[in-house]
Amino acid sequence: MPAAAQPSWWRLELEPPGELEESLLWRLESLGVHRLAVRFRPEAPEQRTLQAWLPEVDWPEPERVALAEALAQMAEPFGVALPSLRWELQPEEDWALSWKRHWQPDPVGQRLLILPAWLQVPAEHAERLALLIDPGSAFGTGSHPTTRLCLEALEKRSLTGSRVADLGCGSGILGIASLVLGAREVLASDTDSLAVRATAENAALNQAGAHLQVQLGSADVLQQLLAGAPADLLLCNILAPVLTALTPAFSELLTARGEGLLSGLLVDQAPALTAHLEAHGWRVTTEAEQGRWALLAIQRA
Ligand SMILES: C[S@@+](CC[C@H](N)C(=O)[O-])C[C@H]1O[C@@H](n2cnc3c(N)ncnc32)[C@H](O)[C@@H]1O
Repeated sequence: MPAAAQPSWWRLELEPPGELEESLLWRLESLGVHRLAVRFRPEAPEQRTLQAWLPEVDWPEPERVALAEALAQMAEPFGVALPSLRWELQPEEDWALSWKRHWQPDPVGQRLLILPAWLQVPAEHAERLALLIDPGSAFGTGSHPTTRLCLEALEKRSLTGSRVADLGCGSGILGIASLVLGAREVLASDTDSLAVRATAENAALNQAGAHLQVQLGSADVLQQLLAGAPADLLLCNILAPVLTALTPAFSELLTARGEGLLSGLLVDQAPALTAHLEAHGWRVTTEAEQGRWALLAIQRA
């Protein structure tokens, strides 16, 4: 009997602009492309190549053209053009290795380490608190500046025993970090079902499933999960227009002395969002900026 033909793979490569990298990973995942990696040399971490592997049989030319169009559309609101996509057909290989080997342990701030789920904590990072994440499963691998801003802000706070609400949880990375840093409980929601699944899976990877509840939906669902006992800390890393729309809900989600950490906004969007939050009774501090991105901290005025 002849041996079955080995399936071939399309390898897609592009050099993502920094502000697009995480969103491209998320968009590719939502289009059904799950084998993703970001490659860079340790000595030049800013020169990055995003790679994706797609089964040839599932991705004929019209599908690949449609995928390129969807990615270009996603780039438009960021005001940056999508860089050219390179497609290369490659024979079957141990693709599990070819995508996984590019993910490396990623230290964040002073105390945290984002660790792809299949790796061990390297000796040089043994003192750090590991967050096990299955990268590519949803937004929140830690490569985006806004996720890092939130993680750095979290590790500066005293979270012991606190209750945390994670609105737009993506991969669940912020809620999981809160638990690792001492929070008692995390309630999370996201409007994307892939994110809900990723958060539950990543929580289980970190043996945190018993302390983290996640459901599909937005602020109203999160409020139900809080069951009449608002959170000490609200985490919300979504784009500025969404933060603006969600502002009226924040007071329902937080205790009177609670604090919110809001990211996902660009530095030049901060003044308008700050004015909007102040008009809703919040005292606002710009806690940190990284490149074009900002993090606001809010408390009741
Ligand atoms: C930028 S990602 C942040 C993910 C993760 N929290 C992090 O910091 O890396 C934003 C997430 O918010 C979700 N989202 C967008 N609009 C939302 C809304 N109105 N309510 C709840 N989640 C929303 C998206 O599906 C996405 O997973």
